[in-house]
Amino acid sequence: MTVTVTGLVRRFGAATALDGVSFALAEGEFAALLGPSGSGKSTLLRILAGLEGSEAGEVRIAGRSMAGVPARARNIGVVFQNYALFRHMTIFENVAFGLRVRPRAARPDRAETARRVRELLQLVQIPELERRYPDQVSGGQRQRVALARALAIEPHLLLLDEPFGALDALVRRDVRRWLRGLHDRLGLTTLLVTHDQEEAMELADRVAVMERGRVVQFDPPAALLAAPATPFVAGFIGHAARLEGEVRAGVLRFGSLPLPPLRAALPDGPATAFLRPGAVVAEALAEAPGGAPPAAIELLRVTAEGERRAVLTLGGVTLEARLAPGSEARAARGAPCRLHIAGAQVFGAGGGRAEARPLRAAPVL
Ligand SMILES: Nc1ncnc2c1ncn2[C@@H]1O[C@H](COP(=O)(O)OP(=O)(O)OP(=O)(O)O)[C@@H](O)[C@H]1O
Repeated sequence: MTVTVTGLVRRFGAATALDGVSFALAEGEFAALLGPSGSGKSTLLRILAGLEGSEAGEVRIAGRSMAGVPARARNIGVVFQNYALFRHMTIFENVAFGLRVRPRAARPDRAETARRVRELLQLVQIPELERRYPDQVSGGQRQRVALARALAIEPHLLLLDEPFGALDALVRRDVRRWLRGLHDRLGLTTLLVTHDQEEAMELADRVAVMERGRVVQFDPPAALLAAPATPFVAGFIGHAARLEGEVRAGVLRFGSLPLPPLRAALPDGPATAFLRPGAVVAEALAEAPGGAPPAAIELLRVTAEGERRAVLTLGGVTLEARLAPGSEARAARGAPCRLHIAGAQVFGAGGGRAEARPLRAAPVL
């Protein structure tokens, strides 16, 4: 089901929650909304679901304007974090509720309801839990019940607001893979709000980045990393460190910071560089090469993938670096190191963007 949003504006008193949001979802797409707290993600979802109105702009679903169409007539499956299950109802009754709220003409009879509920519980892989109550099942299972309830109306569009918020990391990974599979199997169009970048990048075909009530970039995850449209996106996505520098004759230098210069095709002037953790390499040295050490490892941390990373502070900015193979044995707290940069996203004062590269072919580290 296609979704087209044009110029959506929503104000709460003096605060502008949505400031002219426009974007379109293609049929069958899985998209994520990512943005800082208060950027308008939930408000946008609630307007799409028909739970809230807007001051200006238009929402079209499958080509049809949603102006004046109430929530229950939109045929949208909704799972919001605060849409808790009914605690006094069994899992079966919770899912059946999804069918009972359908418009009268589309409401199945008792036998058909029972058949559909069991089919949905099979679909979300918890058929054995139908007689239990919500607080007798795990958090992951509760999310599956909430999804089954949302899917009961046979929606083509699924709106999810932080649906995995309450789950621990491992269960979360499991449930989200399963959800992506379900989306593909049922041919749904899905829009997911999340705080978790990794989740958005793993699940979504495209990610819409929101900043202060606007969608500032809507691209596939790889494109967000490779070509962020604005400094905000560059800083927000991928945990990049932001450093100020100066471009002269196509070369970016970081003043007195112990970082190598980079080639950057930007006009002369101040520039802001964004360095991702994977793009900086720390080569631990046996001893500082004469005088003060160029940089020193503050601490070492191990990523979820088991990779050791060096953490340093340069000019008040915390930077994370991979360790150069061969120097790993020397890497320790306080060890001096030389820094290499594989590449960086750089924005010039005039708004231009360039991908900066090492001046010399860097040693392959
Ligand atoms: N009912 C409301 N009354 C007043 N202000 C509201 C209301 N709902 C949202 N806002 C404001 O609108 C802005 C956007 O809120 P929204 O909940 O959409 O952001 P969000 O991106 O979903 O945030 P979070 O990630 O924290 O959930 C915020 O400044 C918020 O304070």
